[in-house]
Amino acid sequence: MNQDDLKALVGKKAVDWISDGMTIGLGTGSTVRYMVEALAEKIKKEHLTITGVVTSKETANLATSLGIPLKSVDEIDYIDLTIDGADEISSDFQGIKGGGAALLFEKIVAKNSKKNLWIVDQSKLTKDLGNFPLPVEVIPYGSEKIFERFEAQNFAPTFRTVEDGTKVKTDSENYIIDLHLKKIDDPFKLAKYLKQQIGVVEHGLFLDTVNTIIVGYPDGPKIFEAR
Ligand SMILES: O=C[C@H](O)[C@H](O)[C@H](O)COP(=O)(O)O
Repeated sequence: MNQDDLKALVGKKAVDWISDGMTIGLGTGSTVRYMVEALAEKIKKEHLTITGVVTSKETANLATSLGIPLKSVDEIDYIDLTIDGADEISSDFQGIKGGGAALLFEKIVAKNSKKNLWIVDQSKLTKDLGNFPLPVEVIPYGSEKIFERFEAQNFAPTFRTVEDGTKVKTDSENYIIDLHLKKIDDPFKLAKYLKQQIGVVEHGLFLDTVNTIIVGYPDGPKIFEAR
């Protein structure tokens, strides 16, 4: 089984958590894609009434193309369950997200959800966070100044760019600065520092957020309850 097979495995498994009448937060990324496709099939097969709340334009386009009814987070009281991917999950169930630049809407949706379920292949599990570059979403105005501040902190920042060197723009028209930290000793301290920087919109540390994790292994999916 390759990594993509493992993503498909957990994506399909995740829809077992969805039942009739639920409002579901739909995350972003290559693993979530499998879940959204499986959800569309389940809705048709079991004649379910489901409302989706998306976390990116990418997922909105996919869900719409598959006929899943959508509402904005502002139109609903709460989200029953959000299913999302992750870039890194530490042994104490903290996470890094935003590899697909969707961290801001993902965090808003996660914070308005009663329960958060993450679906990952086994490669995403790690002892400590930080090997995966930590994404920080910043407004374009003043972003060079924030970049310099991150350099001075030895955060090894890089602006995320596309192939031609243009800076990536998020769905909210912001930039992403990736911090190449290797190991984050105190994620809570770092999260606090980042939130205090003027011009930082959000960062990819998702702390004390996830409740349940489905991990794809070659011998099948395994479920971990975080809290
Ligand atoms: O911004 C993107 C999200 O945080 C994704 O959920 C995360 O990057 C994992 O994506 P994938 O399932 O494609 O590895």
